[in-house]
Amino acid sequence: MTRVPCIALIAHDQMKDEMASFATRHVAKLLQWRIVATGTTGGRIKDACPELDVTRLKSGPLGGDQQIGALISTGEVDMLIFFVDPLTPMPHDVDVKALMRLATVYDIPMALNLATAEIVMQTLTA
Ligand SMILES: O=C(CO)COP(=O)(O)O
Repeated sequence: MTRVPCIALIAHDQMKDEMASFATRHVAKLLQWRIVATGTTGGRIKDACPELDVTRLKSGPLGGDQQIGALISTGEVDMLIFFVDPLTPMPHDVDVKALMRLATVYDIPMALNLATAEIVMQTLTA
């Protein structure tokens, strides 16, 4: 049985509308993926696209970024799209940095803004 690839979707609060419309625009391609998301982001994606299979982890400030980092380290997450808010201080900034570090260590595609995420989606054939 072939493994369904897994994409992690995360958005900081100011970027959640952008993530919801991104998911809506790309729903046909995202249907081919298993999706993991931090808690609140996952809820927004599910509201926008109920047909998507979204596993919601903890909210970012409560450990969700760390959970996704762990899934990257065990090879369960293949790609990360994370709409970061560069203008707001975050109490869990160290978790965010640790997640980006692990995505770099394990060399998975990582898009941190909309422009890059759109290019990444264009490369997906399904
Ligand atoms: O804070 C986050 C990522 O660092 C996102 O968490 P939520 O999706 O729970 O808001």
